[in-house]
Amino acid sequence: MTEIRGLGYLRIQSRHVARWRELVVDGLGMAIGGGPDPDGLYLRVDERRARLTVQPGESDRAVAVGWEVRDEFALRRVREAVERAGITVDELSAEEADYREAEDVIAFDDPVGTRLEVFFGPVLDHSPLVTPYGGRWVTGEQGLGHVVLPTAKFAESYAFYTEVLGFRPRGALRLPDGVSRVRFLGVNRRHHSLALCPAPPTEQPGLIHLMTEVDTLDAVGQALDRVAELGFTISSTLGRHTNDKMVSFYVRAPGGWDLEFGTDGMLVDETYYTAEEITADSYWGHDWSASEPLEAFVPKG
Ligand SMILES: Cc1ccc(O)c(O)c1CC[C@@H]1C(=O)CC[C@]2(C)C(=O)CC[C@@H]12
Ligand SMILES: [Fe+2]
Repeated sequence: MTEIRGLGYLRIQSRHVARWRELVVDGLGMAIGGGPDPDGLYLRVDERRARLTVQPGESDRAVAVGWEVRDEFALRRVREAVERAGITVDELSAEEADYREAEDVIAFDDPVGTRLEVFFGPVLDHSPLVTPYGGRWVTGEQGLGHVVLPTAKFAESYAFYTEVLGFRPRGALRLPDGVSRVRFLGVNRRHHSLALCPAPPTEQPGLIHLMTEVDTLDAVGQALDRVAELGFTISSTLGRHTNDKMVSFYVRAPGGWDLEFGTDGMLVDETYYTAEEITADSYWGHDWSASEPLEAFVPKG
């Protein structure tokens, strides 16, 4: 049983904060939220102060993936499990937790050095959520969405997320080499909150994509029109995935990773679920042929 209830937040840094704002506010239609750094970009899609934070930095990379647990007791059990696995856990100070808009936060590195934060008690913003184009995100018990992380140590990463953090397998997709697999992992009724993708060792950006979900196909289509009009590269055309049934497109973000934007994702019922292997990523669409490879697949050096 996992203690983790969902993807809580993602914090990144970028050399191109202004362009990020065009992508996520003017393009995808997220609302500007609040936060401590006047130069930071805080994106709100629900009652949380900031689900996505973009802080200015010298390079483009993931700073932390935030995973939410129910309460302080669950947080303690996660800390003990991670420590038992021989991994150093940092207990963040009250100031550091305030900065993250949570009551208490612990932090540690996953096997490839991706910084994970586990928190409880997110601080809410009860002011009306006014998104620029009226988009409504699907979050709540399903969390913010999902992240796909690259890993050059697939077996270690998979063992860590499943056996230490308790993510549950939600199926796989074999890659063209016929041997390695993308593995999907869930913690709630969202089909996957995390996917692990075999990739060469790279330090940055440490992300393949972040998926967020809205409640209508029209909101997806209108966002697709707007990001194209704003000059962003559509990494993958609209399509419907075979596993989570999501209709989505992918847009290239500054820093060389993608934002997936979708709707109509299925809900998993754990009572009956079994992990399956899909043999196509999509029923239709999702043509990646017009885009450059992601930075995560370009070996460093
Ligand atoms: C197949 C699939 C199902 C559900 C998703 O949310 C989802 O993002 C995907 C696509 C993941 C996709 C993949 O599995 C093969 C390697 C791909 C094409 C990439 O290079 C980025 C997205 C990756
Ligand atoms: Fe995805």
